Amino acid sequence: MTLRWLSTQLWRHRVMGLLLTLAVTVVLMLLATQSLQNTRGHNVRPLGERKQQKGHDHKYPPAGPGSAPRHMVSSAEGVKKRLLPTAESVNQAIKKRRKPPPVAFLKTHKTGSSTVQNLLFRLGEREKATFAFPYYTYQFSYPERFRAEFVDKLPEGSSQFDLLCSHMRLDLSQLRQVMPPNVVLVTILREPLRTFESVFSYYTSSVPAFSRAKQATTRPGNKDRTALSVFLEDPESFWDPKEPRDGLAKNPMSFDMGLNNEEWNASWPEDLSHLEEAFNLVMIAEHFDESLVLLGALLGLEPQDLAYVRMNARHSSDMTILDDDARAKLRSWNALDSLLYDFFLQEFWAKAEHFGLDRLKTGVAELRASTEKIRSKCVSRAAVHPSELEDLVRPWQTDTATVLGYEVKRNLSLEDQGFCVRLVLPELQYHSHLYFQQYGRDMRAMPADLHLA
Ligand SMILES: Nc1ncnc2c1ncn2[C@@H]1O[C@H](COP(=O)(O)OS(=O)(=O)O)[C@@H](OP(=O)(O)O)[C@H]1O
Repeated sequence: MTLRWLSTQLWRHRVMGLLLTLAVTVVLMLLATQSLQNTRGHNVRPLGERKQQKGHDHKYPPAGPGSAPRHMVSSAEGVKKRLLPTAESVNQAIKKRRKPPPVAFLKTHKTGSSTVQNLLFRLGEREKATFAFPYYTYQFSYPERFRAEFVDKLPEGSSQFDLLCSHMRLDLSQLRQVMPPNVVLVTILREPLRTFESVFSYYTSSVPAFSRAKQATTRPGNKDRTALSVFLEDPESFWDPKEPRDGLAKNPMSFDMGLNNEEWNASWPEDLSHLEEAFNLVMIAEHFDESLVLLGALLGLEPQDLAYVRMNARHSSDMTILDDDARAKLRSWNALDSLLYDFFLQEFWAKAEHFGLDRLKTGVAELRASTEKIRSKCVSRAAVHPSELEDLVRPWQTDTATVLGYEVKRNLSLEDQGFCVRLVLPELQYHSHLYFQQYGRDMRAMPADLHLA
């Protein structure tokens, strides 16, 4: 009897002990999870505080598209004051929605693509997407044609890439090797003359054909002429089809889309129709809001997810007003881009009609209303000269173009500040922040021997 009583007591103690251990373990696990989440949040160090790698100054193609901005290399005093809370905390209040499908956004040059990228960055951060980032720097070894090996490794714990939106020259089959089969493929095109004028202005010093034209302005007889007008007088004499960095100097959008940008050939229409089949949506900069509504429908987004500010806009003093002569020359030099644009413009309206023009109109009105609300909450000053901006929100500048930015309101809650800073965060800063968040280290420098000659 005593023995049985004893064994019952022992058994009871053992069960109690086990239950106690279980309870303690659960409490410890909960505490650990919470602490990990907090650490993750605080890991989002202000960009300027991150230790820069040695030789950071030289890791990007000299003043080429996507080069490191000087302000990111220098220590950023103002940045230290501006912590970025996690997107998670920013969006706590927003109820869980359907997870968007994986997206690959072909980031074409000077088409409004940074505005779209910023929106995708915010969406991806909120959804804890795994980003397909370039192995080196901010772009996939541009202007080389994209290869799967240009992508950094899949981070531990991720089973697939969810979002890719860094500059590249497209190769569809290589891209398909990287992204899941149900990827939504999107890009943006802009009216070709405006695109080329913007490309020329921005990259005058880094695209060799343009630099040669700039040098030629010092020749007698060219004194009062702009580099663009000198270039357009005889573009063939400045352009070298064998020079990869001259890719942007003729039909830049065709180049980015992986098409032959030198001249029309028999396979061009076929290549174009492959693109048409592959892309779920080709956005049009001139119909930006309509494009966003169609994008939102594809990804299952709400109007407030589509709010944006126009990124990378140049100061008006850097824009060249094109006379009829310049327009004719530009159109002829960029004839393939005109074909490309006209084709996808038509496609765009076909898609819009399929979506329903009234529905599109309503969507645009909702998008504009929510954008207006968000802009007035976040932005104290728009079109701000870079000299007046903190490092964190100053867009990358070139020596030939002044790119304007935004000042964020000061008296915001920490949560709103995190949201608003992200809304205006330029490409390179946001890229750098997300890369650090995903891999726990800074982006790699481009080794000197991989620089294009
Ligand atoms: N929403 C919207 N609608 C129309 N146009 C827009 C929009 N957002 C940006 N932009 C204009 O696009 C130009 C910058 O393009 P990108 O961001 O693609 O440039 S980059 O290649 O990433 O450097 C730049 O053009 P320019 O000012 O002519 O240089 C921006 O003003």
